[in-house]
Amino acid sequence: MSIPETSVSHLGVDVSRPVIEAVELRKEFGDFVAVDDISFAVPRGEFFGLLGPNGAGKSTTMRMIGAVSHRSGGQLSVLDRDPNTEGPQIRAQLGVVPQEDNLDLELSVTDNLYSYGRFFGLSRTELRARIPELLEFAQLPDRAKTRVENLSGGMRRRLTIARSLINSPSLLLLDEPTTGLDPQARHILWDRLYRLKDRGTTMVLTTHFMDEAEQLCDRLVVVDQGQIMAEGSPRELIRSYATREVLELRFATGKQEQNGDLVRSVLGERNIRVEVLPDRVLVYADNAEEVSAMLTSYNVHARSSLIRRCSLEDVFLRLTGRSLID
Ligand SMILES: Nc1ncnc2c1ncn2[C@@H]1O[C@H](COP(=O)(O)OP(=O)(O)OP(=O)(O)O)[C@@H](O)[C@H]1O
Repeated sequence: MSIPETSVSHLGVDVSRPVIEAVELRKEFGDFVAVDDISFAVPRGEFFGLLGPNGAGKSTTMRMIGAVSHRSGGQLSVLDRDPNTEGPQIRAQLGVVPQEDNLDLELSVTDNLYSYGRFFGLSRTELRARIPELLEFAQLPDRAKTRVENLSGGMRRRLTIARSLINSPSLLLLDEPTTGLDPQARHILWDRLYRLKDRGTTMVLTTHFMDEAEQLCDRLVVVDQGQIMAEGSPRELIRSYATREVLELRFATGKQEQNGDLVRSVLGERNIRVEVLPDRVLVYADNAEEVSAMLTSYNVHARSSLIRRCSLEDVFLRLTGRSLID
């Protein structure tokens, strides 16, 4: 006789249930619809992304998940609870990394962690054990006594993330965590997020950086104007909405449109997609080298050209006709 698989953990939590489930989730501000009936589910342990340009409705969705803003319509379940009626219970189990750091600048690194922990009801003894771990995680042990106002932007972000972990949250919400950081600080932060992922932390990230979404997210939704345009893993999305490669051609300033038409006339019959942007022309093909040679044989010469692998930026362009960062 086989033993039936159980989905109930030793804590009595049904681990097969999604951590977040949104069905036709909606948010209106007066007549304006910021989130327009979106549906998605986030299983336990997933790193889930909301990718979209400014104003797409990402933060508004996060605020509803974080139980700080009531939905106007649809259904939303977070950690098996309803954020509209069980906000305090949900917030007690959440870690939140807001878009803007809201650390206490005048307090030291340790005191920021300490006061936040006390706010969550942790005892002094618990905090004495927990804070060194969090300092280690944030790579800030040697800054423990430094006032936050003297930390760099990257250090502050790492502290904000460490602080969000003080209550050992079941779900971590990260709203544009790397905006404003330099590339090196971003990579350090990504490394910290990979570590959390390895530990099985369920995370939701909003970002308008496609490379960030591509690097970090197991699965994501592309959002634009309050709606979901596509859903899948970064690889699935690229496979569905883009080609393997893209040929980027830069013509003389102000001549992209004219040359784009020329490129289209050469490639039109071959069912090859051509996008004309203000500063370059993009040609989508599985073998970009071959297309490049063909254009040369038709006397189409760009000032510069490069071949690169398709990214989520190309997916977004295909879905909306616009660049992700306008
Ligand atoms: N409290 C509010 N009152 C009125 N309109 C709002 C409010 N909050 C957000 N909006 C509008 O809702 C839309 C979605 O905003 P939201 O902040 O969710 O976008 P976002 O995708 O997070 O963009 P960003 O990357 O700029 O944060 C925007 O047009 C914004 O102006």
